[in-house]
Amino acid sequence: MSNPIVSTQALTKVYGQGAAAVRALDGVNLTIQPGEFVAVMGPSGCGKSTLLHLIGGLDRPTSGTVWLDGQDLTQLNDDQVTSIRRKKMGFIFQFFNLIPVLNALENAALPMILDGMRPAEARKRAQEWLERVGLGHRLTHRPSELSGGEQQRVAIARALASDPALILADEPTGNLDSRASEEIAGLLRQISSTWERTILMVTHDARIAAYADRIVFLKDGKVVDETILEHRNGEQAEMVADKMKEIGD
Ligand SMILES: Nc1ncnc2c1ncn2[C@@H]1O[C@H](COP(=O)(O)OP(=O)(O)OP(=O)(O)O)[C@@H](O)[C@H]1O
Repeated sequence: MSNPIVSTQALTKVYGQGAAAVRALDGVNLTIQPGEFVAVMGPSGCGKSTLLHLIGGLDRPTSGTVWLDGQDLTQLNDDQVTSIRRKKMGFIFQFFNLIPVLNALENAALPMILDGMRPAEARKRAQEWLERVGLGHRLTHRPSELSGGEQQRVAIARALASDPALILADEPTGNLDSRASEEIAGLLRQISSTWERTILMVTHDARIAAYADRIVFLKDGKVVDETILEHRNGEQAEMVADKMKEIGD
């Protein structure tokens, strides 16, 4: 087996101190192989966002380690972590985070330009990914001229265009209606299957998690269950929802 893209060991995060301390993550071991699409599910407050933030280098653990593409993030200083985040990770958020005055192409190209890439090269890569996500006919539209699902596709193209080792998606369908949500989940499935990108997605929606290769269930900061899906096209949503009920929300 090849080297994992992500590997956490005994990852623990405690917020606050003394009587007010909250153990948001409690000894999480998680390994993600190249090309895997992993969903993290669990009840509100179980530590999903905390896990994503620690793996994404947006916050630091209280103890334990995070390896990202062969590097231990916990051994690096803040500038080094920022540099790894820029070069190796692509983020997709619930609220798209697009810049209103820029069009789709400019939005998707911007992070690469800010990172020092020649604008012509950045635009070329951005356009290629916008075409792959089905927005080749919307390159010059601004966010306000796009539907929610289309805006999220721009954000996905922006996350992928720099060719990161890992895509981190935090409730990527949380602000979309159910049809657009399934389309975005199907697109992430395609990005994993066709273009072999590695995706870690947090969601509370069983229908969306059912597009992943594997679902990791968190409760009270611990991994309590794991499911490998046979059908990765949403068909097993009911089974995933039943499992969530068993775990309790
Ligand atoms: N900055 C913080 N300071 C103190 N406590 C925090 C902080 N961030 C999160 N927590 C607590 O840590 C626990 C885990 O929070 P986290 O946001 O990771 O959960 P979650 O599973 O993503 O929840 P949700 O599904 O509601 O977004 C919760 O009890 C939360 O209140």
